[in-house]
Formats: sequence, structure tokens, C-alpha cells
Amino acid sequence: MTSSRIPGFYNMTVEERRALLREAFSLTEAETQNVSDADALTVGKADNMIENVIGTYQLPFGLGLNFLVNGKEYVVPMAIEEASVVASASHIAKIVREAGGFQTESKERRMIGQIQVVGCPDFQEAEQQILHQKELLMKAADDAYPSIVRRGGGVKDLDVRILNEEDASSYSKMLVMHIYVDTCDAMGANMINTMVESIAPIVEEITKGKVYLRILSNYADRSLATAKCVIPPHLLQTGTFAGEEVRDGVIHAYEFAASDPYRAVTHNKGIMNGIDPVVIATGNDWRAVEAGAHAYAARNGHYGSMTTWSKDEEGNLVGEIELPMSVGTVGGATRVHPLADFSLSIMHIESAEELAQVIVAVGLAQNLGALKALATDGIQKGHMALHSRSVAIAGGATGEMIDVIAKQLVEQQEIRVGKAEELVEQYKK
Ligand SMILES: CC(C)(COP(=O)([O-])OP(=O)([O-])OC[C@H]1O[C@@H](n2cnc3c(N)ncnc32)[C@H](O)[C@@H]1OP(=O)([O-])[O-])[C@@H](O)C(=O)NCCC(=O)NCCSC(=O)C[C@@](C)(O)CC(=O)[O-]
Ligand SMILES: NC(=O)C1=CN([C@@H]2O[C@H](COP(=O)(O)OP(=O)(O)OC[C@H]3O[C@@H](n4cnc5c(N)ncnc54)[C@H](OP(=O)(O)O)[C@@H]3O)[C@@H](O)[C@H]2O)C=CC1
Repeated sequence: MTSSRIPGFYNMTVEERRALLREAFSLTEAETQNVSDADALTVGKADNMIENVIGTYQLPFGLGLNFLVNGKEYVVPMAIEEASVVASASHIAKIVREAGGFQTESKERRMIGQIQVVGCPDFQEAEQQILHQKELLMKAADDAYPSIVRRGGGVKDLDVRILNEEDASSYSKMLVMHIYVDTCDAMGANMINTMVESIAPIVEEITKGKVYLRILSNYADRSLATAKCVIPPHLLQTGTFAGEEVRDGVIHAYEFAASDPYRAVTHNKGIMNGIDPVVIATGNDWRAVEAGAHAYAARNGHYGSMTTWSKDEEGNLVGEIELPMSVGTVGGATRVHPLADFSLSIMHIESAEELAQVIVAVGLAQNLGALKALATDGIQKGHMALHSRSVAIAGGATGEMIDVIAKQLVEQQEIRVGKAEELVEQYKK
């Protein structure tokens, strides 16, 4: 496997980076063409993906470097509009690889399908009857999607709950049945929706109630992926900040997020800065991942941090993340969008489980990138310096002018659009 450690990649031109990729990853002509082609996703293809298409909308597409996860090298494709995210992920991945890399795992991978039943004459009896007919219901759901069973997946469990049992309102009292499905390498939304819709009439017959909703749950808490890193403090030393000081600052920052939702939301936004770009680049459903991740951050009754940071007995900084990660390596847009297909191929990803684990490792890295900056120089120094090119463009700079104006903005420590407009006017004179 090619090393993901490519020093100086960011100092190359786009063409040089592509040439290096072609060489390092033995890309085929078609793959090379896709990444070089501004119109990789043709309007014709897009018109078949969604409705009322008028064009395609592009995002910058970069590579997070230096990732070592469970001993395997990964270059991580990231589609994102925000400056400094890719640099920050690569920066932390470089530190973590020196500490042995990220350790990740997934305990199980089950997606959840829900069926809502209302108006049962006897809810307790309906619950008992469903449990009694569990095998029959599971088999009926499998029969509705036999190809996933042939792949080794299918329904693995079923349970049922009564919600608002004591409530007299006929609207709020309901029975909710879950099926737990191994969807193999697919996210599985359409598979599960097919299954729950198909068994709904049987559920009505058994419960004598009326079924309304039959849909996947995006709270994928049976598809958790975890990542961990252990970093000796000397690797965290930054400028005049000693490694121990940085470590302690990161742990204080975590404790802030764990105790205060106003901070937790920003802290978690920083984590999703890493997660969303990979989810998008691989053609996965980022709304599903976002919804599940935030719900999981509130599982203890208050909204808290998606990560934990602590110190071990040797004084190392220990970072951990656990999140629902409902992504696929097949299905949805993963094999339809040419760049999603390309992203999966350069990561050499072999399963949905593996993809989920790499994604949470990137989230953990991104979190540390932000916390390390916040606990030392502050976010503006590194972030705004990289954002300066976008500010220069927003201020009217074009072509060669962009680099000149961006540099002046950084030197004058005034990285804002108004200043860029002034500098552009001066440049034109
Ligand atoms: C920006 C850095 C990395 C500079 O940090 P630095 O220490 O100046 O970096 P360096 O020059 O020492 O380089 C270290 C490595 O970083 C990478 N790197 C370095 N520069 C580049 C570049 N231009 N392009 C690509 N990669 C870059 C690269 O891998 C490099 O290794 P090398 O390959 O040179 O051996 C650092 O300041 C940083 O991580 N800052 C944080 C940035 C960040 O978090 N941005 C997100 C936007 S802010 C936000 O939305 C969320 C937030 C912050 O609110 C969340 C929260 O509050 O928790
Ligand atoms: N609430 C939500 O989040 C919802 C999301 N969605 C959308 O659903 C899409 C995801 O649904 P999903 O069911 O994953 O996608 P698909 O409907 O595309 O189904 C996956 C396909 O992949 C094929 N396949 C090939 N190899 C494998 C393998 N190894 N493991 C599993 N499947 C394999 C399956 O083929 P075969 O049939 O032959 O087995 C199946 O047809 C996303 O686009 C999402 O946005 C839709 C509704 C709701």
C-alpha cells in the first residue's frame, strides 16, 4: 500500500498532485479523467439522480494525508468548501501516525427499520403477539428482500415497545416495532423501507391496530464505529507551548464541551468538519450521518461532546470517539457519482464497516486539530491564513492577483473582505 505521508503535497500545483496520484495509485485512464474533469458528474447523469435538475454544483475536492488507521495507510478524499479543514486533518494525522496511528473498531452493524402501530384494542396483548410471531415477521421481512439474505445479511433481530402507555390520547399512544437488519455493505435505507412496508399488513393483522409510519431510523446506534489515539505529549509541542500544556488545554477544552451545550455544538461542528467531507466525497447521505451523530451526542439526556480527551498513566493524551455511522460502499450515489467511486477506490476500502471506521478517525483528528489550535495560538492564525485566498477572491481579486492580495491580508493581519477590496483597488492602480 502506498504511504499516505506525502510531504509538501500542498506546495505542488494541482497538475503535479494529479500526476503524483496517477503514479502512486496506478490510476486507470478513466479514473484519472474523472478527477481531472470539471464535468465528472455530467448533467445527464445528474438529471437521473434528482428532480428538476438545471446543472451540477461543485465543491473543492482535496486529500487528507498521513492517515494510518489500524496499521493501514489511507489518503482520505474530502469534499468541502471551508479552508484549513484538510490541512488540519493532515496535520493531526501526521502527529498521530508518529504515535502509532488510530485504532478503530465496529462492534456490530445493524440498521433499524421502524413500524408505528396505533389504535390497538389491547396494546399489551399486541406487544405479546408480535413477540410470539417474531420468527414469522423476521422471515417475512427477509422474503421481501431476498438478495440481501443471499449476501449473508438480512433481519437479525426484532423488538417492540409501547410509547406513552399511560397517555389517554389516542394520538400519542402507540406501539413501535423495530427490525434490526444486516445490510452488508449498503447503508440500507431502501432495503429496510422495502422490508417494513412489506410486512406492515402482517403487523396490522397481528396487532389489530393501524400501521402509519414504516421507515428506516437514522438513529443508527446499532452501527457504532469507534476510533482511539494515544499521543505522547512531546508530539504536541507547538511554538512556545510545551506538549504537556497543549495536552492539558485539549482536555480542558473537552471538559468545556462535555459540560456546556453552547460549546458542545461548536466542538461537534469541528468534528463534523472532518466527517461530512468524507461522507460527501464517498457519495454517502450526510444528512443521515449528521442526524444520527447529534442524537448520539445527546444520548445521556443532555447534548455533549462526540469525543472524549483524557490523560493516561504515562501522561499521554488519549482521544476517543464513538458515533453511529450509517454509510455504505455500495448503493445510493456511491457508485453513481464518478468521484464517489473514485474516492472509494483510492482509499482501498473493502467494506462499509471499514469506511465507517476511517470516517470516525478523521472526525477525531479534526477535533484535535481545532482544540490544539484553540488551546494555543487561537483559531484565527492557522485558519484565517488559509482562508485568505477565499477572502481575496470575495474582494475582487482574480488570477495572479489572488496570491498577492492574500499575502498582503495575512501580513497586515486584517483578513476581511473590505480590506481585500481596498487592496484590489490599490493593485489595479
Ligand atoms: C492550519 C494548521 C494545520 C497549520 O498548522 P501548523 O502548525 O502551522 O502546520 P505546519 O506548517 O507545522 O504543518 C504540519 C502539517 O500540517 C499539514 N499542513 C499544514 N499546512 C498545510 C496546507 N496549507 N495545506 C495542506 N496541509 C497543510 C501538513 O500535513 C503539514 O505536514 P508536512 O506535510 O508539511 O510535513 C493549524 O493551524 C490548524 O490545524 N488549525 C486549525 C484549523 C481548523 O480547525 N479549521 C477548521 C475551521 S474552524 C471551525 O470551523 C471549527 C471550530 C474551530 O470552531 C471547532 C471548535 O471550536 O472546536
Ligand atoms: N431516512 C433515510 O436516511 C433515507 C435515505 N434514503 C436514501 O437511500 C439510499 C441508500 O439506500 P440503500 O438501500 O443503501 O441503497 P440502494 O437502494 O442503492 O441498495 C443497495 C444496492 O446495492 C446492491 N449491493 C451490491 N453489493 C452489495 C453488498 N455487498 N452489500 C449490500 N448491497 C449490495 C444491492 O443489490 P441487491 O438488491 O442485488 O442486493 C442493492 O440493490 C441513500 O441514497 C439515502 O440517501 C432513502 C430513504 C430514506
